[in-house]
Amino acid sequence: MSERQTPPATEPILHAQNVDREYGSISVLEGVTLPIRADAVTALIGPNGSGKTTLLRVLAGLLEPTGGSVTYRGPDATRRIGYLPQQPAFRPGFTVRETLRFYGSLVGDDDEAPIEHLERVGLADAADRPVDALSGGMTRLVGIAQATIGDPPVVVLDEPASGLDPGMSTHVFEIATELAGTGTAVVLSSHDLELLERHAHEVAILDDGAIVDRGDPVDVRNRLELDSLRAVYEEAISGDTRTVRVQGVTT
Ligand SMILES: Nc1ncnc2c1ncn2[C@@H]1O[C@H](COP(=O)(O)OP(=O)(O)OP(=O)(O)O)[C@@H](O)[C@H]1O
Repeated sequence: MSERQTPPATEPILHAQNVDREYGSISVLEGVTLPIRADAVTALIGPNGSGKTTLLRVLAGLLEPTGGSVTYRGPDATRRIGYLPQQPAFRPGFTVRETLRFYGSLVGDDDEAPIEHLERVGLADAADRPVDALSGGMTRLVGIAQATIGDPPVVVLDEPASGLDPGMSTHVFEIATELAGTGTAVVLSSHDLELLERHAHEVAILDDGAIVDRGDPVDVRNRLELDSLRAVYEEAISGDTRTVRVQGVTT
């Protein structure tokens, strides 16, 4: 059964309009328009190198677009946007608890708040482990806890389920759904189309730096008369799916 319930349409809390991003002479994003709703999980899907990380970093305000704009229309908050990088890394020499307390202190959280974030990702037992002694999956979970500290109105998660076991992958998507249920806009990327089909309220398909389709995954599926998000993805993506298209190299 579906975990997702489509929330009512609202004004976007974050709006990418006609966004371009170039690295030197190489165009990585071209004319990307993407409204991000509060109360919803918005998922970016697309082949390796299609521009998902670049777009997420632009949405998070970490990378300036070379054209177009990103507008935030959410509440004033100490931390507007939380971000999980694709490869989270923490300063060695500190425990998980100390690390999260540090991030909490930046937004005025008390000492216990970060631990609640750790509990949410199922990692409370690792609170006193050094961050440099965590497994890859555990590090990602600490990264998700870090991204939600200060309860930002927008949370941007770059491949939050990558490297997680099946149970934790599902749990991470449940957390995303829960956050959306409490009014947080969650934008994430993932290659797990089955999990996305269950949890995402909006999906945007990126191909070669452009959004080629977007909408409620059920609507998109129905419109294209296809029976799964995987089939939609395969239909939407152009070119050879066994070759990574490298912008500026492959024509
Ligand atoms: N700093 C940079 N300088 C030059 N090119 C870059 C830079 N960062 C990313 N790119 C290029 O931009 C393109 C898109 O990369 P991006 O990381 O956004 O893709 P992605 O869709 O997130 O890929 P994946 O699914 O593999 O994580 C790639 O061709 C990449 O080589």
